[in-house]
Amino acid sequence: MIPVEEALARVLALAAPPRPETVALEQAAGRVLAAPAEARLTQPPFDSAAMDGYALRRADAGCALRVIGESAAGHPWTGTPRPGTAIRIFTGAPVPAGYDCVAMQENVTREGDLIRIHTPSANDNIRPRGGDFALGDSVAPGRLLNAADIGLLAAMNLPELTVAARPRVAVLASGDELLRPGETPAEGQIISSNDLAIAALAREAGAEARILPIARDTEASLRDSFARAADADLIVTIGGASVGDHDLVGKVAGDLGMERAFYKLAMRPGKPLMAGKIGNAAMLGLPGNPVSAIVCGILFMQPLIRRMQGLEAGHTPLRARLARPLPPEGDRQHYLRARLQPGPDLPLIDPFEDQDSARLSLLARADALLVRPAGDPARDAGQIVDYLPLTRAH
Ligand SMILES: Nc1nc2c(c(=O)[nH]1)N[C@H]1C(S)=C(S)[C@@H](COP(=O)(O)OP(=O)(O)OC[C@H]3O[C@@H](n4cnc5c(N)ncnc54)[C@H](O)[C@@H]3O)O[C@H]1N2
Ligand code: MOO
Repeated sequence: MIPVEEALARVLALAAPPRPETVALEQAAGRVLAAPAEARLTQPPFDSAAMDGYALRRADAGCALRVIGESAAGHPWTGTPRPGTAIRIFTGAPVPAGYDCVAMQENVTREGDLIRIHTPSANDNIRPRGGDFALGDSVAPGRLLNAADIGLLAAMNLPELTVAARPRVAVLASGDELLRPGETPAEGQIISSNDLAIAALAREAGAEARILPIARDTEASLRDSFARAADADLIVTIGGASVGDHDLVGKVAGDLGMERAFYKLAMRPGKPLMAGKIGNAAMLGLPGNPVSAIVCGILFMQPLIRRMQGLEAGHTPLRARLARPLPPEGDRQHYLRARLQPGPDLPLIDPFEDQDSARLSLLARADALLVRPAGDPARDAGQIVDYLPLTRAH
């Protein structure tokens, strides 16, 4: 059994470099930029009014000024500037050359064509040309694009971007007991939940996930399923990873030429995790117990998918205080399903009494995984521990 950190390093080493593809800017939110994006213009492209009011020369601010023209957004004034004059101007309009400040209209009285500034302001209310960005400025690759990035890249006049292709993930559940949601289980059968949960986690991390038909517990069925996954960047199997007579995933993957990065790690839940490469695809063999599969999905599969897109990967633990005492830990790093509540300084973390790795209902109620290192001694309530937050849609 290797430690969790070593296992994660080996899993991340399976990531091939990101494959670049071009997408329309409108489709690029949530994607990872794969090449520098360079501004094709300067923003603002001209000195621009920040307020509705009058453009004037600061030196003239004490005098009555004659309004000799108008500059509106999209309709610049093209006349000749003269001392003692002002230009009616609106937010976003070019400030004509020869004028060096904009007085807000609330600070001005106007009679006919004559204005007077009754409340002088220190601010010139002009956004200088290039104040936001300049032609050739660039956004660096490796960035997960959010809504603000999309706005910036649109303003940079970039209708298309080079982003990392979404990793293609094939999710393969196996087990003679498994049916699809909606089917009626006979004696001894259950519904396959893991493949749906794992595909959801994969998509959350940016992958294009495909759920394969459930494989039976035979070598032929598993081989057939692996063949269907041939075009995937990552094959994620679920179940059949342990030591039972029907746990065939490792054997079949081995027969298909899998280069194993490791099998089994000092982690609870998730001990029988397997990782490696089959052909050009990375492979993760997740354990079948539903909580084990999801915890391994969060700790290993999601970071791998992020790394395949060129993102920094891994989890930074946060700190909380124990809400209850805990007994000494065993020889595996333990990820306990827990609830968080507000505390006086740090949040309080309360692990569930029952940590059965088959109980999805508890995982669904948890909002954190409390991380206890292997061999951690008994802990008192109030002691500081590490945890990983579990993401919530809301
Ligand atoms: N003698 C030992 N037995 C077990 C060990 C061990 O070290 N020695 N390890 C235990 C641990 S830890 C885990 S985790 C499980 C992992 O087992 P497998 O990966 O071989 O998974 P299965 O046996 O196929 O299934 C386990 C359990 O999960 C259910 N399952 C499987 N796939 C799905 C699915 N897609 N959706 C919902 N539920 C699923 C399956 O019905 C079983 O109940 O092994 C322990 N045993
Ligand atoms: O470690 Mo297994 O993954 O008990 O559930």
